[in-house]
Amino acid sequence: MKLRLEDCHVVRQNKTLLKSLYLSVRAGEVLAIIGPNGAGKSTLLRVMSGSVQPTCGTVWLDNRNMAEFSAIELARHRALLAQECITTARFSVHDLVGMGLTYTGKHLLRKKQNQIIASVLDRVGLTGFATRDVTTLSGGERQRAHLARVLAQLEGGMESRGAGVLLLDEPLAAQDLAHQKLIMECVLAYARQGGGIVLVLHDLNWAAACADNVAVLSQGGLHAQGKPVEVLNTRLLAEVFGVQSRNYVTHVGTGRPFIIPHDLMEQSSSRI
Ligand SMILES: Nc1ncnc2c1ncn2[C@@H]1O[C@H](COP(=O)(O)OP(=O)(O)OP(=O)(O)O)[C@@H](O)[C@H]1O
Repeated sequence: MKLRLEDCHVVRQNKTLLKSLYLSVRAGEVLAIIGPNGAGKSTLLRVMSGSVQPTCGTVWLDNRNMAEFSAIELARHRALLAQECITTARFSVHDLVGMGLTYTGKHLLRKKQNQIIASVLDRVGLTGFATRDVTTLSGGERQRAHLARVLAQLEGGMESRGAGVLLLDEPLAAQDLAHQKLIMECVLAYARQGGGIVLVLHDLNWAAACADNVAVLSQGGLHAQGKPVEVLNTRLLAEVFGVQSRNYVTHVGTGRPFIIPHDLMEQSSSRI
């Protein structure tokens, strides 16, 4: 599995949202996309998913132009979790997750469907939620129910073609620490199965801790890309996020950077 963007541009209403992007993710790789609000991260994720066509340029999936994939082929190869999943219809959690399986157009036996649904609910920490009405879930629970739907979709596709591409837009935003960890474990497990992972993350420390590669977007362009230790440094925080601070990036024993606002902590300590 290899997903590759070649010179992709997106223009909407005379505004350039993405410019000249070259980027790739391969089987087993976790790619984190970071950058300021409005940098184009969600737009990029949608382009990588094939749900938005670039104005010019090509997205290649396994050396095939993604624009040529039918909706069902796309559903079998990749799954996208949007930033906000609004659910107004009163589905049960079981039925919502089951929708992921129907997208792939595969006819699985009911027993197999139920096994997959139970397995993905367990993976996202929603064991025991199958009969709950989705509209009654908390924000974090609802987001995880949609993540389970997306995982079920890929699981359905895996029956015939192996692991695909998992694209998640801010999957940790609504989650407490334990569920952030659970989701990242889930993501890393899928990468170990040979899936390609693309995550839009605002928390730079999760990107630093778990990504193999980080792509930094700024004003629609690729500012930098590389391993977390190569990319996440004080200069980047200043140039891309406008955060001027000498000592924000430290290195922990694993060789991965860690970002901590020392100056704010010092200010807070001095108030006590
Ligand atoms: N259809 C559109 N027409 C015009 N501008 C758009 C359109 N879609 C998105 N934009 C703009 O493009 C920019 C990039 O949007 P995008 O949602 O990709 O940013 P983002 O990096 O994901 O931001 P955030 O971190 O706030 O979620 C934003 O300034 C947004 O307002």
